[in-house]
Amino acid sequence: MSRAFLVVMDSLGIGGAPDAAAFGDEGANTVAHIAEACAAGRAEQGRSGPLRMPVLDALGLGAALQLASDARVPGLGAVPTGLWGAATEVSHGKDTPSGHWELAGVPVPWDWSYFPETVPAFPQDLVAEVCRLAGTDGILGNCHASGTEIIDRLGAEHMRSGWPICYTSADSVFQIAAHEESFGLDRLIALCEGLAPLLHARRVGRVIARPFVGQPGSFSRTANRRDFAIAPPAPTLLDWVQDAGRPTHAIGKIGDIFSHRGIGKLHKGKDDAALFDHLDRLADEAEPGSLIFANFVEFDSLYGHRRDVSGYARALEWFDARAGGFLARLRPGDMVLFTADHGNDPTWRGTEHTRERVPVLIAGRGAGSLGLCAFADVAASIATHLDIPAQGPGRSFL
Ligand SMILES: O=P(O)(O)O[C@H]1O[C@H](CO)[C@@H](O)[C@H]1O
Ligand SMILES: [Mn+2]
Ligand SMILES: [Mn+2]
Repeated sequence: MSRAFLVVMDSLGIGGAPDAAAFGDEGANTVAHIAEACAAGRAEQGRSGPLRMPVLDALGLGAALQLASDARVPGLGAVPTGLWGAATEVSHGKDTPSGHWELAGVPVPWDWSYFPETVPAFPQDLVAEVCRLAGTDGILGNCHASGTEIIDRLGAEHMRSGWPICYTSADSVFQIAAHEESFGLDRLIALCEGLAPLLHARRVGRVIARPFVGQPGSFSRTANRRDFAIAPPAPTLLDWVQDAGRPTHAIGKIGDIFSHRGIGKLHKGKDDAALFDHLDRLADEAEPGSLIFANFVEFDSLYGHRRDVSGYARALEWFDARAGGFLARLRPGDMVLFTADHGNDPTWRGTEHTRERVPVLIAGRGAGSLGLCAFADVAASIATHLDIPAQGPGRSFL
């Protein structure tokens, strides 16, 4: 029985979203701008020269980029040997859950709530509830911020006062940073879990625990981040597969993103390298007929939000090399689909995601162009490959 591997390279946009201007992102293009910076010698930290991604480019990355946004960049543009296309999102958010749910066949039918870019950003009753659950007399932050910047700025005060650092972003999120030792990791997780129902009822998509360690001047975030997300509004690809009696495997953040719905086995790891080890192992071990759904978050969290072009390019070249090893492990009948959930152009202003189209690159189903497609078509196509019923608006391109 066929197996399907759905691999999300978090934030690997290829520009060209028709509604980019509505997000202030007209012209943003994650892959094209990284490749251009590499070719111009502006991404030389820990790597050098034009962007090298021969494996994904052979599947159709350069071709998809050109289709999505008319961008031609040095180093990409081989004649594709895979099935390739560019997908457009219809959900109103450019966040991770919206992107993943829609790839899994369920566009988001509601508008998320966002917090205003004022200080304070949070309503008084929410602050009071945080204080009640945390047992503190106040909170720190109460604003929009970058997660690394705010712990540098407020971490010492947090350790002195014991007050949690609460912040948000352009996403529909309520994030709490706290020191793993002085505040306590379990206490932080319990606080976020306790707040989640109130925030979900207000259509805030996620409450996120952002634990950190270290001393003033050298704080660093740990891998113990936890996301408490609203459940998807309808059964997703993961549920369709399970309902058909088939196994599902989730690698990395997929469990949290889907609020643990439709997740058979969950495989987590301390970094993307550990997650890729799981992917390789599952190429060897996953059951016939199963779905393996992976998210590689570091493109986004370590390099996109941090506007680190060299780092993003390094991560892409590392991933591409590992993709070659992974593809060599597959069995006849396996299908692999590489895609992304939104953009995060590291050359763009600010520190947030960018509204972009994403590549759809498929190995194991022959060669050819599937043209411009919808995010939800990914789920419909995987259902076709697995020979199970699909739901929702997606149309299979197989
Ligand atoms: O700056 P940090 O804390 O990494 O925040 C980023 O991570 C959040 C969740 O993915 C997003 O809302 C984005 O702002
Ligand atoms: Mn994402
Ligand atoms: Mn992100």
